[in-house]
Amino acid sequence: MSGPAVALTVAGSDSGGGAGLQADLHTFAAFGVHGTTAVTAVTVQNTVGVTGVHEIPPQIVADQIGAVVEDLRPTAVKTGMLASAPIIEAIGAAFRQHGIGRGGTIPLVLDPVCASMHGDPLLEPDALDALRGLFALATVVTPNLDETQLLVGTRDQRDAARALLALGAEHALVKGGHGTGPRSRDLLTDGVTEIWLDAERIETGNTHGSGDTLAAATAARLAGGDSLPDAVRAAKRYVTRAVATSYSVGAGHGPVGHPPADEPVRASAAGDEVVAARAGATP
Ligand SMILES: Nc1ncnc2c1ncn2[C@@H]1O[C@H](COP(=O)(O)OP(=O)(O)O)[C@@H](O)[C@H]1O
Ligand SMILES: Cc1ncc(COP(=O)(O)O)c(N)n1
Repeated sequence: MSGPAVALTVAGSDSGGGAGLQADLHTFAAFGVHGTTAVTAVTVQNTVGVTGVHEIPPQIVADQIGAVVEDLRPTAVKTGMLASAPIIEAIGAAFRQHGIGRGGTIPLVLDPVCASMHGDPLLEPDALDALRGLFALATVVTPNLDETQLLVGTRDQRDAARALLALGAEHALVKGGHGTGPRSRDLLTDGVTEIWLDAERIETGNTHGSGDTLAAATAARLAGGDSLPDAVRAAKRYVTRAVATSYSVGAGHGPVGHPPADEPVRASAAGDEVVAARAGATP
């Protein structure tokens, strides 16, 4: 007996369907992974911008994480919009309790979302310290250059990676996606090895949800048992296809596409063990 690998996203809802947990669920599905959610906030959002945010009570966010982990046993977790310091603190406590992130058994992809691509805030200004505090749990933290500027005060990819690792992340993936050159170059490092992930820059304004898709694809591959570098390499190949298949909808920035993955996750060994244990069999 085996089922699909399970991944959990802890993220906000984008009513426009382009980013946030909607992009994460599309990505998990494209990889054949069963997606679960802990919703942190409901945004009032379309392709033009964000006009409202309703935060979910911190305890309800933590309870969603607990309910998912105890029953569905995700083998990777991804975070996106976390909204506020009290929500982040509740998430950190839940992660530690359930073995999510460094020191636990479930890898954590932490996308430190601070604003939407329209420049609308998705994190309260006084929550930056709380967000930095969560980095010590991250298997990988995946900021863009606007986020590195806010979080560690630099837009230099190498300097930013160094500062993120100093805050406790195991790996840093510093994205170069918002530059203007002909290539989209992201830096992945654990402080010892540097891997440059290089792809053609595709000329389009329809990149809504690209960052969520990269982080969710990484979590999907991790859920299937990939090493972190292999998961990130596969995710970068996938997000490049996602940008290539982006489309126009609405009056503003359209979303990236979510074509079926070339490198899907068929099932997870951990998932098999859980199913076997539930059935009373010896795994
Ligand atoms: N126009 C583009 N062409 C190709 N890849 C892109 C493009 N825009 C973004 N990417 C890639 O998509 C991923 C997400 O990057 P980015 O858009 O910077 O994230 P975020 O949504 O967090 O701002 C990165 O790997 C980046 O290099
Ligand atoms: C709920 C939510 N989460 C994340 C993003 C970031 O995505 P983008 O940078 O593409 O706007 C967003 N706009 N909304």
